[in-house]
Amino acid sequence: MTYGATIEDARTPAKAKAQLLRVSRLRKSYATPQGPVAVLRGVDLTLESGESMALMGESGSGKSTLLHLIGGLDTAEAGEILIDGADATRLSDAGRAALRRETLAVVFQQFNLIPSLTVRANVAFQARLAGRFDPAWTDELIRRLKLENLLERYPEQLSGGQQQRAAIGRALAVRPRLLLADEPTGNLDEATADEFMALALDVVAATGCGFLMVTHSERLAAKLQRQVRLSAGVIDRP
Ligand SMILES: Nc1ncnc2c1ncn2[C@@H]1O[C@H](COP(=O)(O)OP(=O)(O)OP(=O)(O)O)[C@@H](O)[C@H]1O
Repeated sequence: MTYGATIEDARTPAKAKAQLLRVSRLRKSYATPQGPVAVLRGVDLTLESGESMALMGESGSGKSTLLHLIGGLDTAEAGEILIDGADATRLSDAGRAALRRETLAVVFQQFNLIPSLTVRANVAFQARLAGRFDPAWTDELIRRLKLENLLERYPEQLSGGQQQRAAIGRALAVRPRLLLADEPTGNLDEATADEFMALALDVVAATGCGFLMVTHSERLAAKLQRQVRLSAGVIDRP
């Protein structure tokens, strides 16, 4: 696929599904004053290319912890995270950084926009770093996320919802192999949340990426192909 195409041009015939993500027996505890608390107690999860999945579960059940581990932002005590067949838990720091740059895009609850860059530069930032900046695609994202009139502003000049839209644009501009999102619509009104979901699912269909999204919303979860629930440190079997 060329990255010089808009999303409609980029739609490719359905490819055979390939396993993009396999999480096996993943364990993670946190130290607390009362001793270690096991949050993930042997999580198993698979996601194929072109597949979308909602990760649900009660507050404190470990959803963000799992996403952080998959995204290479924290390390597990035991278990495997295979991304495109490579074990992310055994990569060097440099290998993990390359994986984050070239394969993954992450939308977190905290937007992590770069304060010294305008919205325009923030949206393009990760795509430029990965050598995948595509002006036509970026323009389409800017239009669909209604960022046109905010492009020259800095993050501190934006509302929470506007920052969230810019962070979503930055993640999608990369056209990642694996899109991870932790409550990405938490600061958005219902119409904008729906627009994000439609956009993310368009990206999944057009590029065959995998999409794993943490949400508390049954309504949004129902828009994704699969729904799984984290409970007592493991994924409930559907
Ligand atoms: N750095 C940390 N140190 C100690 N405990 C932590 C740390 N981070 C998370 N926890 C604990 O681990 C558990 C899981 O947290 P996590 O943020 O993964 O849950 P969550 O399912 O994403 O919750 P929510 O839906 O409220 O965002 C919680 O009990 C939390 O208090």
